[in-house]
Amino acid sequence: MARKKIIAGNWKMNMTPSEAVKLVETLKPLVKNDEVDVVFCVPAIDIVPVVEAAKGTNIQVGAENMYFEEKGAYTGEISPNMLVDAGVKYVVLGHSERRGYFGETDADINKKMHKAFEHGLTPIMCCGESLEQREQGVTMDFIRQQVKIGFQGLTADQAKAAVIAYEPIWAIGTGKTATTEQAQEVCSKIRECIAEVYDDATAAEIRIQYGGSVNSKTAADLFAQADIDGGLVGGASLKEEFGQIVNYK
Ligand SMILES: O=C(CO)COP(=O)(O)O
Repeated sequence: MARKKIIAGNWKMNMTPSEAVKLVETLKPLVKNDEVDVVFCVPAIDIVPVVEAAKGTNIQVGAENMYFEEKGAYTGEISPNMLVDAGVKYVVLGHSERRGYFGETDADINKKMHKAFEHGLTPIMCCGESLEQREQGVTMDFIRQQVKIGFQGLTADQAKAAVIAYEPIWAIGTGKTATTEQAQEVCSKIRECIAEVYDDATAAEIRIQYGGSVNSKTAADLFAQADIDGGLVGGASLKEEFGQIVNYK
């Protein structure tokens, strides 16, 4: 069975609630494409207005992060059940910016993966190497570790439903997209890693995105690769260009 592509915008820390509603209104007619899953991952404060603005469209809403507890004295955090109650379907976990600036570890991300599934959210788990790691030739050692720890204890059925985003850190926000060959190579090895941890059937079902300076010019080639099932798009998801990316064919 062919995997359905999933094209998600990661707005990062952009868009006030009123700007967010305007952006959804602008993009609504442009991102129509029932052949792919279209997801807008938005700042927590934008979730409620974006869910409302996206009603009746094909746009699904995601969060950019969450905590691994349901409630309690965790000032400033957002819980999985809060996301679900607000209408969220997806949650980005372990983005390199969260790992790098906010000290998230593979173990934290693993706890969040479990919590996401417990609450019926689909995690989009990010992984990816730094330029230094690529130059040292340790890209796959590093990513395999991120994937293995991130997925520890998840069942094959959960793994099948998860999404992995391969985002080389050196390609994020730099305008330097990985070549289609580089992106395909790592995505295929991530799939092999899932096959080792689980089995071939799980590896064949899990969706793996590429992220890092994806734009309307690079999307078609990237998404045509055998192991690339869509993209996680930063900067270009804040513009009308996102419509062209969603309709990349
Ligand atoms: O980090 C990213 C998506 O999560 C990629 O960001 P850019 O598309 O802006 O490079």
